[in-house]
Amino acid sequence: PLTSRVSPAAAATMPPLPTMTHSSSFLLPSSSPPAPPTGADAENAVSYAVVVLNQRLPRFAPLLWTRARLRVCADGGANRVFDGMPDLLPGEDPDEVRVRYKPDAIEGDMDSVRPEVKEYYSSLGTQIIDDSPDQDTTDLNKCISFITRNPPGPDNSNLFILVLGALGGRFDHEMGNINVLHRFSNTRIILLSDDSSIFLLPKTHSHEIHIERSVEGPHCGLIPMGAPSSSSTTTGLRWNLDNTSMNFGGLLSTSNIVEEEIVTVTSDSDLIWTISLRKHT
Ligand SMILES: Nc1ncnc2c1ncn2[C@@H]1O[C@H](COP(=O)(O)OP(=O)(O)OP(=O)(O)O)[C@@H](O)[C@H]1O
Ligand SMILES: Cc1ncc(C[n+]2csc(CCO)c2C)c(N)n1
Repeated sequence: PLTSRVSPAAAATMPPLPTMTHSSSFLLPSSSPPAPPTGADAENAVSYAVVVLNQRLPRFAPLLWTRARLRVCADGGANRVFDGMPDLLPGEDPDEVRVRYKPDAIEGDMDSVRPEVKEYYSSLGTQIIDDSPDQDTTDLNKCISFITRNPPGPDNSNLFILVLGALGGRFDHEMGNINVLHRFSNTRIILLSDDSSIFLLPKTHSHEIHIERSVEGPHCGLIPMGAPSSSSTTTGLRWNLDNTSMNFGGLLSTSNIVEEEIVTVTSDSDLIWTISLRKHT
């Protein structure tokens, strides 16, 4: 039998963890966006920043770009916006598309952005931040630091950073991108590709994941990337965990399936949550 590190008597006296809620409503098409907040809710309204990496733009890039209040390209990500946005918006004049989808900043070590792309956006007012002396952190890491230092709203609360093109490429880059979730575990960051969404569930909270069935699921996974978990508990999945331990070399919850509209997760370790994205959105 699996044992918990906290005895039932001790657990009974511990305060409950605060709940963190998660939703992929930002992926809903513009014909069914979430209702705009009013009154006190408006002050707590979420705001989005988008980071574009140096990978093919996901099909929903124009939608998320339009919803974001801050748009940052990681180095060669600027080439992807310059080349890829006109391709995702056929029938529109490519030059008009480029002006409309102008990044607020290009950040990185500047070894991948083409000079003419850098000059094009610079002349339109894009901030260019050349961090080439730092060869120890990735361009994505630099972008997240930049955004947390320059949040689009009054502070970082209610800020969600959507990272486009984070998966499905070179494995070292993918691992570096996932490491950023752990390095900035107090920042709400969502890694996205055409196929998957990934975010961190910090052990400091219990988690309520609201499933947007029209855009995501049913396949999902819960993975203790940073450290083994000796106790994780879930509801709403086909194969739930019940005070179960997970580690590499032992059990990981891959190829799981979402069964309910809300999935709940608590764990004694930070876990990576991943869910499949539906193709027709
Ligand atoms: N194939 C890929 N898969 C996943 N993420 C990627 C991939 N290529 C780039 N990225 C992401 O985009 C960011 C910017 O990419 P860019 O190619 O400009 O970086 P780089 O540091 O020059 O990469 P390299 O290691 O090839 O020198 C990277 O920090 C990484 O987060
Ligand atoms: C142990 C160690 N491994 C790899 C790198 C290389 N590296 C990591 S991030 C980065 C910047 C990429 O834009 C580079 C070159 C390092 N510095 N230290």
